[in-house]
Amino acid sequence: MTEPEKPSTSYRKILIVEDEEIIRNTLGEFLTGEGFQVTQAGTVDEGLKAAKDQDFHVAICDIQLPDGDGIKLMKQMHRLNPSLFVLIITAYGTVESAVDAFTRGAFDYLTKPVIFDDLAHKLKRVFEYRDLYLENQKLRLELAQPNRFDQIVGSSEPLKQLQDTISKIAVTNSNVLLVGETGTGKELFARAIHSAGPMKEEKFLAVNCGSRPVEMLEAELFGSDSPGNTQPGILRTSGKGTVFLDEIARLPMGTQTKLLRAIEYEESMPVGGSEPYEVQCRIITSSSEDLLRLVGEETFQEDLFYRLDGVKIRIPPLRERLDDIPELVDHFIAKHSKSLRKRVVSATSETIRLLMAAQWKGNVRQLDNAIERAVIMCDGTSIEPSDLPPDLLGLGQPLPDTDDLRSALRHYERLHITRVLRQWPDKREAAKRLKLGLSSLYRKIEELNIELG
Ligand SMILES: Nc1ncnc2c1ncn2[C@@H]1O[C@H](COP(=O)(O)OP(=O)(O)OP(=O)(O)O)[C@@H](O)[C@H]1O
Repeated sequence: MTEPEKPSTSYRKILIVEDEEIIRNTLGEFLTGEGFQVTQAGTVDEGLKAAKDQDFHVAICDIQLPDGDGIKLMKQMHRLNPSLFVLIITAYGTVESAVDAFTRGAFDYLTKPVIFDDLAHKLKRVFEYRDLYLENQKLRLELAQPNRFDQIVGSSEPLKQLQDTISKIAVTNSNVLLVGETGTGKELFARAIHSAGPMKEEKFLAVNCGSRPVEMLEAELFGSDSPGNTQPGILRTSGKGTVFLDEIARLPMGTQTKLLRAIEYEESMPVGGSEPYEVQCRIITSSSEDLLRLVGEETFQEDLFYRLDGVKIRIPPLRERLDDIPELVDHFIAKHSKSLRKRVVSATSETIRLLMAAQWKGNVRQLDNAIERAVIMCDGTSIEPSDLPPDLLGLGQPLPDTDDLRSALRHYERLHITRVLRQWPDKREAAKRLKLGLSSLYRKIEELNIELG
């Protein structure tokens, strides 16, 4: 099979900020003629607004603008988009301002009157440099994260089984559906599948299906050849890599049909286009909702459901793998101590017990956030129960507010029974695990005022 084509200049977006209309229009016409997507602005304000609306690859910016100077604008634009390359236009002979522009982060400069040959030559250089720069960034990122499988922390039995399943499925390069509650690690596992698969050297691109209006989402996914919006689409740019479609249930029905087509026929069509292209990537989808229920409610396409459901992996919620908590806690303490520059190295056994009794509706992400907060609150080197978020257990204060042993025991009895009941809502099973008779369990629930559900 042939390599995916290099994107043409029409995917290269250039912003021109120049107050002299004649110069601006002439530059605009020249660059559009060269195949670039061009946006024009006449002032700092307009330039900034355009840079907020979309990510440009290059900005060509006059040094003197009616409402400010081009160098300041460049700095503001760099804050919005650090990989923007800026060419500053200076008046002929003003070497000082050109030097100033360089030292403040401009890639190059042009002098007025702008010579088209000079501009074309400098743009060629910018884009060559930019491609190298992005490639370099990508390599550095990969070096920093050698294998996503290493990032999965935990050694509970359910997690071990999950990792086993993932390694088996990863090598087949088949499409996969990951189901699991929010924060269970679906994206992490999607990356692990990619990293353990045969195309691990290729790109991994993630899209959240519910985060944009349908037109934008479809253009981003399938590409667009519409006037004013030309983009290749990630099903194409991913090449033979992996596309991760997060929260697939949020995909509008029409878009679901297009995706089904891309999966079934391994081809897709850009929005407003007439030339289909081959889809070569692996598609990993995720859902925190029950897709079968959505099929019943007619908000999810049945055909797509059966297509995706073929290779499905369930990521168990954290409450079904409590044994992972101590390792995850250590991992998150190390992570947050480092980024917050604190000396926290551990959590007391009391803290771990409390963490294992919590409900974790937000799963691993919630645990991550709770530990971050605890590291911030912690004065010593070991996290104490009082450093934990007070509402974590949903039971008011995590610690008894008395030294009286009997009340403390009652408090822990309540915590323990609540945790077991959360893990095993079936009371017979819970009673068996607690080594209590069923009627004793009912009595405890009443005496200790335990809320169920
Ligand atoms: N086993 C794990 N080991 C280490 N970190 C984990 C683990 N599981 C999840 N995480 C971390 O928890 C956070 C949430 O994970 P992720 O975003 O993959 O979850 P998700 O299921 O895709 O969430 P959502 O459904 O909300 O998109 C991330 O920071 C991730 O790195």
